[in-house]
Amino acid sequence: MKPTEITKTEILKIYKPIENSAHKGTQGHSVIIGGSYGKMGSVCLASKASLMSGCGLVTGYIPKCGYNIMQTFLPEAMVITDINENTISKIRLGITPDAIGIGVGMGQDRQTKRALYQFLKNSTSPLVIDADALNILSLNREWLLELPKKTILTPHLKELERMIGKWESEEEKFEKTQALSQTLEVIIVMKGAPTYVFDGENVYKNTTGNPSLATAGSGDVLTGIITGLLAQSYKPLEASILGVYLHGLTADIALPETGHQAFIASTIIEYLGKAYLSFEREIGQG
Ligand SMILES: NC(=O)C1=CN([C@@H]2O[C@H](COP(=O)(O)OP(=O)(O)OC[C@H]3O[C@@H](n4cnc5c(N)ncnc54)[C@H](O)[C@@H]3O)[C@@H](O)[C@H]2O)[C@@H](O)CC1
Ligand SMILES: Nc1ncnc2c1ncn2[C@@H]1O[C@H](COP(=O)(O)OP(=O)(O)O)[C@@H](O)[C@H]1O
Ligand SMILES: [Mg+2]
Repeated sequence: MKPTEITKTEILKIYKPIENSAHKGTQGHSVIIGGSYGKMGSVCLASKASLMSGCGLVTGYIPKCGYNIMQTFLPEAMVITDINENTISKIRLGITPDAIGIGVGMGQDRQTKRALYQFLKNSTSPLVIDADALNILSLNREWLLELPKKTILTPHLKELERMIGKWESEEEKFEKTQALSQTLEVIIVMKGAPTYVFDGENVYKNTTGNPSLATAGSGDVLTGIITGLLAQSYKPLEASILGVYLHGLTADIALPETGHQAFIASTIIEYLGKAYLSFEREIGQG
């Protein structure tokens, strides 16, 4: 299983420049579901990243305690609150968005677990599953069977271990991850240095990124970017590949300007524009 490298040439085949006739309704609506008391930052970061990936509309679904926080941090986003104060207890969206990212900062409360199960049974939108949603699925492995085909899972290595168990070698880690993506017919974004994308058939290795990304919320931002791309009608594999490439590219562009240490998750979002502009320059040079 030799990974295919995710290079700029491949990315430019996937990337779709914005059309002149675009309006917010054509640019996709993404929903980020997550957050809990003390972890609202994760949903704020993911939602802002989704907007700045180019998504036309973004809604956060969060517990009540996050309402003022999110509306203040990100006035461009809409907010729907759960009936519960500090954690999510029932997911009632009342809308059908183009993509949903679920799990960041969500916690593993008993009610939240039940809400996730009901949500997975009923949801029809393309999905990105991260963080606590992955951890809950690892504790209830039969729920994995509820995942719609082509759902994107974005575990870091600890979350991956919770899903597939410990591995003895790199080879075993890759085999088990490949097997899971094949059995469930899902895409697995195995986050790390570097990040690999599994689609059940092939494995893709990201070529961007550096240790600046080893900072809190960096994965939450990736979830927002991939969900945003999915909502903009990139196919799940394309959204995953383009998402990890863009995410890493922000760090590569920023590094000479910010240094490693002062680069934080918000910096990824800040540099998304420059990352996209680098694609436009390549296209311009034809
Ligand atoms: N500002 C916020 O609100 C933030 C909220 N967050 C949320 O906090 C919750 C907990 O997430 P965490 O990821 O911290 O907790 P986890 O317990 O899932 O992961 C932390 C553990 O995994 C290990 N780990 C992480 N990446 C690894 C790698 N590549 N290789 C080996 N070990 C690795 C760490 O060393 C640590 O032991 C999630 O819901 C997450 O979304 C975090 O994203 C941090 C920021
Ligand atoms: N040394 C590194 N080199 C490249 N990418 C890294 C490095 N460390 C972390 N990352 C990236 O940062 C992100 C971290 O995600 P995650 O652990 O979920 O963060 P959080 O949960 O805090 O948001 C992943 O996309 C991972 O690939
Ligand atoms: Mg994470």
